Amino acid sequence: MVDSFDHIVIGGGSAGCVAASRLVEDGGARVLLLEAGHHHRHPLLDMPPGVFKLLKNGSKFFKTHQSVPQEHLKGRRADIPQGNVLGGGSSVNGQAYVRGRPADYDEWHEILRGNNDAIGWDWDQVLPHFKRLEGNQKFNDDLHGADGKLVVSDPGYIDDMARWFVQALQAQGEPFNPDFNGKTQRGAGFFQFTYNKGQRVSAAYAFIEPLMKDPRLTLRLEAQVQRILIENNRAVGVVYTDKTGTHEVRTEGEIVLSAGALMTPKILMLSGLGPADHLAEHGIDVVQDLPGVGQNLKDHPDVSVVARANGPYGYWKQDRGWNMIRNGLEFKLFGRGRITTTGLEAACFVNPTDPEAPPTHEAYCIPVLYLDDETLKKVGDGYGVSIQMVLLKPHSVGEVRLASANPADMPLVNPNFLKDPRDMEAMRVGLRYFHKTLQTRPLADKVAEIVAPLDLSDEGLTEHCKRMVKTNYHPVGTAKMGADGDPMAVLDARMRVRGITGLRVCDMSAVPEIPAGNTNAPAMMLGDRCADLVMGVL
Ligand SMILES: Cc1cc2nc3c(=O)[nH]c(=O)nc-3n(C[C@H](O)[C@H](O)[C@H](O)COP(=O)(O)OP(=O)(O)OC[C@H]3O[C@@H](n4cnc5c(N)ncnc54)[C@H](O)[C@@H]3O)c2cc1C
Repeated sequence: MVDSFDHIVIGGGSAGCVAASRLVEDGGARVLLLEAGHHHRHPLLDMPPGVFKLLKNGSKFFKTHQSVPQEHLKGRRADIPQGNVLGGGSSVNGQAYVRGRPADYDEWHEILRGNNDAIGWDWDQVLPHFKRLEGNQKFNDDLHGADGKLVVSDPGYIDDMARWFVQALQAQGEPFNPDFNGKTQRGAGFFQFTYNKGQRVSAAYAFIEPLMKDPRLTLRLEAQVQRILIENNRAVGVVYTDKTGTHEVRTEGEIVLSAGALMTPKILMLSGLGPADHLAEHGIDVVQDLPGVGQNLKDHPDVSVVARANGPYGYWKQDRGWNMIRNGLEFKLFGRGRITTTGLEAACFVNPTDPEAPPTHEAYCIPVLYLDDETLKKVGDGYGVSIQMVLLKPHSVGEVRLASANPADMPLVNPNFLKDPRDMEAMRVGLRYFHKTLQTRPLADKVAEIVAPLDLSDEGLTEHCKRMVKTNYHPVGTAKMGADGDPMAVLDARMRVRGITGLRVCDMSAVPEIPAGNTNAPAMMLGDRCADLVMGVL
């Protein structure tokens, strides 16, 4: 076994797996990848809908953060599950392949202007990285790659409810969009997914599995990094624990921190890199005062409009009894059917107040009654359809703080959902819009009654949001890249921790602003760029 390493990657998630694999394959480096979670091979992770069973029932493959009480959600704590498995979020997510829109990256570029040796982050600079990773089964053009390891494909099955949803939005005036990663984001259509013939394509499967026997990659699972060792302002190693005890490992190369937007700031702070006053509260010696660590947390809030169906449509009971056996057999024998889809085939990106302006809301069609257990008990389970609506550019900003100096303690996460009144207003606007979708044919013909929200007054919708808003699982921004002169910038534009050599952050903590879309593909793009930066080719 290799016992000295050129580089150490902390966290084998969406970004970390890409970075580690490219450093090995293209850089020829000996890399140690330390992942706190478990092995990624499990039947319920592999099959697209399986993960929802794990999410509902709890599983070792998730580490669930309970936020601090949310002031604007009636003091509720919001559960924020994150992947606790090789592949990170990409091993447990809904697999929708969405990059956001070019303006997201142009916005980053503007924010990052002013660094001396800045690299560009605008769309033209990031697109080649998306394309290099992408193995699209349908598109091969200026905007898509077909040869990458990340297989991206159409849903293997589309439920009728999903088609009716798309048609209802078209009747509401939205264009059909054949590709949300194409020329325009606007419209209704069907997602593409990171799966291949009913088999999840996570960062673990796509990028790490092919290297499992490569002696240059050393993978340690269930290895919990506690802190980074810094000597004379240089990152020189890490301390981690596993079943056998506590270990110290050193490198003369670089350390790439990819523990995700909620854990990366914790590891930075435990290493003495963070807001000096907060570190002092916990008796941690300050190595570098970085007030931005843990700040700037953004996440996409979501909430649903829910209706009961007037017939046996959608996915209710498809995972039980005879249905389950039939679906399982169809998948095993012919490789098709409901098991080849996550169940969220249809989606839309819309701007309810100004259809021609950039979309403000993304929504998924979920062909079941998607409600919390308590409400479901009240209204009674059955066939249904839910439109889960996501605010693409929330204004509310939260933070991640340390609960203590003990690495075993979870950090305190405060997403501050709906703190900014503009977010609450956008939620109300969206809820009214999608309420109408459910009353628009052909969807309207299949709806027996809308069960939530019922009161469309400002007060009624505010109440609905306070009870129901949750994370769409996209926390970002807690160790942001920023321009020289921004006191809250944790990283420079080359993803280097300011004031420290040999240490980069490579995950969704690094982004200065939340993208207007799902975050798995952007995380992988960051991994690809970070590898180029470490190798000195960018
Ligand atoms: C339930 C769910 C559904 C989602 N659905 C979608 C979707 O459909 N489409 C989409 O685009 N995005 C989706 N996302 C979001 C997307 O998957 C994430 O934004 C993305 O995976 C984040 O990548 P990352 O590299 O920043 O962090 P992660 O992938 O979270 O990687 C961080 C890794 O670091 C490890 N780690 C943490 N602490 C330590 C430590 N101390 N030591 C060592 N390792 C550590 C973790 O175990 C994890 O593997 C979803 C996320 C979730 C949770």
